[in-house]
Amino acid sequence: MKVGGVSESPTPDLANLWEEVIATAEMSSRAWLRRTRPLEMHGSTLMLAVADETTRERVETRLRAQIEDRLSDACGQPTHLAVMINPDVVLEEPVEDPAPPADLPPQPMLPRSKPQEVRLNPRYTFESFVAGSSNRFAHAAAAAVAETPGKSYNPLMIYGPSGLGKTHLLHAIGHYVSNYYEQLRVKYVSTEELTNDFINAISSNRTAEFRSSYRDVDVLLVDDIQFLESKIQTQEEFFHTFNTLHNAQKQIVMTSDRPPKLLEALEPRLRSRFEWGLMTDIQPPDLETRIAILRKKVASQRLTAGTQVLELIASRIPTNIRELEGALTRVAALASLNQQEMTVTLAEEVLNDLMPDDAAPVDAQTIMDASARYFGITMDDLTGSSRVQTIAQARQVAMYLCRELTDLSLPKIGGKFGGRDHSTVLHAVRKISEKIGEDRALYNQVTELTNQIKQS
Ligand SMILES: Nc1ncnc2c1ncn2[C@@H]1O[C@H](COP(=O)(O)OP(=O)(O)OP(=O)(O)O)[C@@H](O)[C@H]1O
Repeated sequence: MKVGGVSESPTPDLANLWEEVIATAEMSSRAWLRRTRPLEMHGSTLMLAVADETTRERVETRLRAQIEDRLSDACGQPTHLAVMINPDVVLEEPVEDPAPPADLPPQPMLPRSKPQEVRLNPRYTFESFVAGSSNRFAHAAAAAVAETPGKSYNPLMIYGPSGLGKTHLLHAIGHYVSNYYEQLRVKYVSTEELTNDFINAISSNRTAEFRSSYRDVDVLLVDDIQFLESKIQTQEEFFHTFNTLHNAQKQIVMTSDRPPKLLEALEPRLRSRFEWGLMTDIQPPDLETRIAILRKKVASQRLTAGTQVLELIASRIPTNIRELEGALTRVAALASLNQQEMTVTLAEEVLNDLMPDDAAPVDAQTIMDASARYFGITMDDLTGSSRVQTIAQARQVAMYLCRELTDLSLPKIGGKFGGRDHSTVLHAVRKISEKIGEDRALYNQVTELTNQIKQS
C-alpha cells in the first residue's frame, strides 16, 4: 500500500526530531530505525512509515516503548506512534549504515502475521519478579499459565490489595507468551479501557469490531476486573467474550482487588465463571521478600546500596510495594543530588519525610488541592491542557504523588486530571522519578508538598 506523503520529505522540525530519537536510541535499535521515515505529527501521534513487515513488527513489539519515551521527552508531552508500511522508505532515505541489523531474518522477507496487541511494561517480567511466601502460589500459577496457555488453569484469577504485584504478573505472562509463542495473540487491557472500548464501540456502531478485537485472541489479560461491578452492559458483553474464549480453550487471566465472591455487584453468572479455574491471592510481602525486591531494583538500576539501607527502607514500608519502590526512588534521588552514597543517615532523612505507616490514607482530591495551592495555580490549570512549563510540571508532580500515595490505578488518576489516558500518567511518574534525582529544587518541592499532604 502506498502511503500518502512518504515521497515528500518530512518538515525540518520533524526530521530533526526523528534524528534526535535515532541518535539517542540504543545501538542495537538504530539500524532498524534507519528503515523508517517520520511522515507527520497528528495531534500527539507521530505517523511513521517503515520499510517492511519485519521492521514494522520490530518497531511495534520491541522498540515502541523506547521510541515513545524518547519522543515524549523531546516533545514535552506523551507522544504515540502509528506505524505503516511503505517499501519506498529505504530507497528514498540514504542510510548511514546500509547493512541490515545482525538479527534481521534472511531475505526474502516473507510477511509474517503476528497480530500482537501488547502494550506491556517492559520492566514487568518474570525475571524481575521476586517470589516469596506471600506470592509464591500466584507466581507459580502465572508461570504455569504462561508456559501452557489455555491448558493449565482457565481462567486464572489473581486477587489481593493494591500494589502487591498483580499487574506485574499479568504483564509477565504477556511477555512470556509473546516471546515464546510468537504465533499466539496476546491482549492486555485494564477494565477501564475495556469499558471505554465497549462504550465507544456502541456509540460508533462498531460492536462487531469490538467483539473481534477481544475474541480473536489466544490470551486475554484483564486487569482490575472489580471495575466491572455495576457496569451491567459491559458485564453482559464480557460474559459472552468470556464464554467464546473459554469454549475455544483460549487463556483468560484476570486480576481483582477481591476474590470473586466478594464482587457483590457483579452478575452471579459472571462471578461463578470467574471461580471456574484457579483463584489465588497475593499477600503483603514479608521483610525478607521486601529486601529482596529492593535489592533487585537496586541492581536493575545500577545503583549501590548496602544491606542496612535496604533493611531500613523495607522495615519502614511494610505493605505496599509501590510505596517501597517510591521510597527507594527518593533515597536514590537525594543521594544523586548530594553526590553521595545511599547511607543509612540519608535514608533516615528521606523516610522521616515520607508518609508514616499509620497515617490516614489520602485521596486524589487532597493531593490535587494541596498541589494547586503549593504551586499557586488553579484546579482548572491542574486538570486543563496548558503546556506552560510551571503548570505542566505541577500537574506531573501531582500525578506522581497520586500514584505514590493512593491506590488509584493509572487510568483512574488520568481521569481525575481532566480525562487523560494512562500513558500520560505513566509518563509523568517516570519523568518526576528521574528529575528529582537531577533537580534539587524539584526534589525539595516534592518533599515539602508531600509533608503538607501528610499533615492535611
Ligand atoms: N514480587 C515482586 N517483585 C518485584 N517487584 C514487585 C513485586 N510485587 C510488586 N512489585 C512492583 O511493585 C509495583 C506495584 O505492583 P503492581 O502495579 O503490579 O501492583 P498491583 O497489585 O497490580 O496494584 P493495583 O491493584 O493498584 O494495580 C510495581 O512496580 C511492581 O513491579
